[in-house]
Amino acid sequence: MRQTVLVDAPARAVSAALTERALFGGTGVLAPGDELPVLLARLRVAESSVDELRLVPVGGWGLSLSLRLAPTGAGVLVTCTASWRRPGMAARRPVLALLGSLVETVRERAVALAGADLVVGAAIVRGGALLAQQRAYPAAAAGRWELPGGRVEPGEAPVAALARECVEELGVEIQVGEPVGPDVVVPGGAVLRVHGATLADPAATPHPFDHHALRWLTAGELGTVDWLPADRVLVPALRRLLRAPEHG
Ligand SMILES: Nc1nc2c([nH]c(=O)n2[C@H]2C[C@H](O)[C@@H](COP(=O)(O)OP(=O)(O)OP(=O)(O)O)O2)c(=O)[nH]1
Repeated sequence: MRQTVLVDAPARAVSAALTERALFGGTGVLAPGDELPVLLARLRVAESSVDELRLVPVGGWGLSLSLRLAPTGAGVLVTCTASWRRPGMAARRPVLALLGSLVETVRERAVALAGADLVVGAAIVRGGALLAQQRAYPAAAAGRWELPGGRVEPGEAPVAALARECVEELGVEIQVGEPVGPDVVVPGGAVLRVHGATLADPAATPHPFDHHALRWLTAGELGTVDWLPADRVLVPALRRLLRAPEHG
């Protein structure tokens, strides 16, 4: 059983709306019917990527949902598919309504996120390790880890903002590459977009001018630090970046 909607927003904004479901757990959608909201609260995220979110059941109903997006010339097609194991589950109508509300919330969020402020982050890779920095403030985030970067100023190009932030925060010049992983919503409603990057001078030493500490993390160490929530969502994509052949 499936529902689709065509969303008039850039693919990365739709992807951010999809990822937001993963970030905040469950689906965040209240569907008509008594049982389904409860059921949904018990779904956990199996996999999240730029173009697909899969939710798998933990209860006995066996209901699984997947949200998938496909860019077309006229917008991004979002398809939500449901399947379930429990024989004779008499819930076709509520499930259909649920799928309808899911694709509709993704559409609404994608349109909103298309206009959100942008925070850029740098996934700086050297010798098979990623540079992470430990926040010093505010209290709620102090001690947690993030990527170098910051807010894009009005009128500033995102790549230029990232290069500026790395000079301010680390005292190094970087070369900015392609985006890594999906855009992720951060507290306050801005969207974090991470780009792969390298040090312009590989022998340069970054300094934590604005942070508690810096660490170069190998692929195996990526899961071991206390990342900010948005960055944790990106760990699988960062691990793939570190394991890509060109970064050996
Ligand atoms: N730079 C950066 N910010 C992140 C990451 N993950 C994450 O949730 N954020 C959040 C923290 C903040 O709410 C927002 C960006 O804040 P920021 O403090 O770095 O940006 P800024 O330099 O413009 O802000 P400020 O220090 O002037 O207050 O994005 C990340 O990996 N890097």
